Amino acid sequence: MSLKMDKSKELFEEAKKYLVGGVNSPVRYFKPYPFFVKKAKDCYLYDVDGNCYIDYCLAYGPMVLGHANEKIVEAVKKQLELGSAYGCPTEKEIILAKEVVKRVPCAEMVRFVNSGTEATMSAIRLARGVTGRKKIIKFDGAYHGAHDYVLVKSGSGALTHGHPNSPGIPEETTKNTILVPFNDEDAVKRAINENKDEIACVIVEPVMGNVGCILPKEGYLKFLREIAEENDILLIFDEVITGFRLAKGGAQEYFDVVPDIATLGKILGGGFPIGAIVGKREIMENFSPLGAIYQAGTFNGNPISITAGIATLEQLDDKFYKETSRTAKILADALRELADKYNIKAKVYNIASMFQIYFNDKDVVNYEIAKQSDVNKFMKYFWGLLERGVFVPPSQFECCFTSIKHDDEVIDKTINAMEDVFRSL
Ligand SMILES: Cc1ncc(COP(=O)(O)O)c(CN[C@@H](CN)CCC(=O)O)c1O
Repeated sequence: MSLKMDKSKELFEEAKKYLVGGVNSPVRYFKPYPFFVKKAKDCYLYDVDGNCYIDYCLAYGPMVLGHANEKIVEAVKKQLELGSAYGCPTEKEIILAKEVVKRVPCAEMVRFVNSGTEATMSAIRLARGVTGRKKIIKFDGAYHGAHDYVLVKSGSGALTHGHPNSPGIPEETTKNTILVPFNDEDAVKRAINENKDEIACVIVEPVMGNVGCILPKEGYLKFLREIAEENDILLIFDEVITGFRLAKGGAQEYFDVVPDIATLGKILGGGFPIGAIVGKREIMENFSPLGAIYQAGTFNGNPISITAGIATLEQLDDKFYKETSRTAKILADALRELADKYNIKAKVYNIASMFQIYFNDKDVVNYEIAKQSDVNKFMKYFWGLLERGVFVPPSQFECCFTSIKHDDEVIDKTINAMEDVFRSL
């Protein structure tokens, strides 16, 4: 079976003349060429060759209400007629900030920015400024955006395309970034003891969504909370993926562990560019203009992203969480059953609306083990699904997501496609 992709191929050839790799983000690039999207609606993407795909990538996470959600479209259309960027504060920023504070346990104050990258970059600067310490601890394979502090052994596209340690970043910057394996308590204890009183923060994806889907071991996040507390180290939860996804209050609600600072993005913008740093008042008030730690941005808190964010959060009700978790679990269970039925070595992980399969026979608890997965088999699985009208992120080191629009009929179709693919793996 092969897909008709002539128009995408043509566009890709043209795109490569002007855009590096024909794309504007490396995760969208896959060989021989990606499909180009014409439009999207609910849980479907439609490409320029007329193919329709059930979408489990959801633009790498934001589109949990489905594409072109009516309420978001309506609200943004109205706002557009009132202007899109003022360079002045608006009431809507207060409204969304209050909604975030209401939901996110560590959030007493908010600073809106335009991406998860900006959020984690600013959060780390905040932690360094507040503590007067330089070093940070990050986990092997974690991806916190494309900035210098964290592009060290990072996941997502950096890992997929073979450059987890990006060139172009001075050693003077990365020498302050201490790497430890996820789910390993002794490694964190050693790192802290060897860098006594020099560590500003530990930054962690509570669920690692950039090396697939790696869950924290029982008690691990609580351990991080306690050891950070004991050593006057700030704990940062990077919830750009998990925020508003695992629960209304994200991972910190789901696991009942409250960090000092959290970073948010993706879902919060309802399909528009956004990021946020949230945390306790006495920490956040160190940001300019009250404090000396500079953080700024032309489109910070812009009326369009904020309007979309308000329209999004008000739709994330109990039914949303119940339904998106239910469908993701059905898919994860189906993948496990198919791996058994067709005798394929695989491990499947799922939490709330997140899931991923690893073609691996070991329990995937960290980056080292994730990297041992059969990525060629994964890409066979990817293409097999795509040819059957199902789009999962084109990398073993990304995560799949369900939206409220993935109903039982869509799930059944997906499972049929999965079974067809497993027959040929
Ligand atoms: C946990 C976490 N923290 C920070 C970021 C960076 O967010 P952005 O700058 O892409 O908005 C991300 C971004 N995720 C990737 C895909 N897993 C974005 C996709 C892309 O780079 O195009 C993230 O997952």
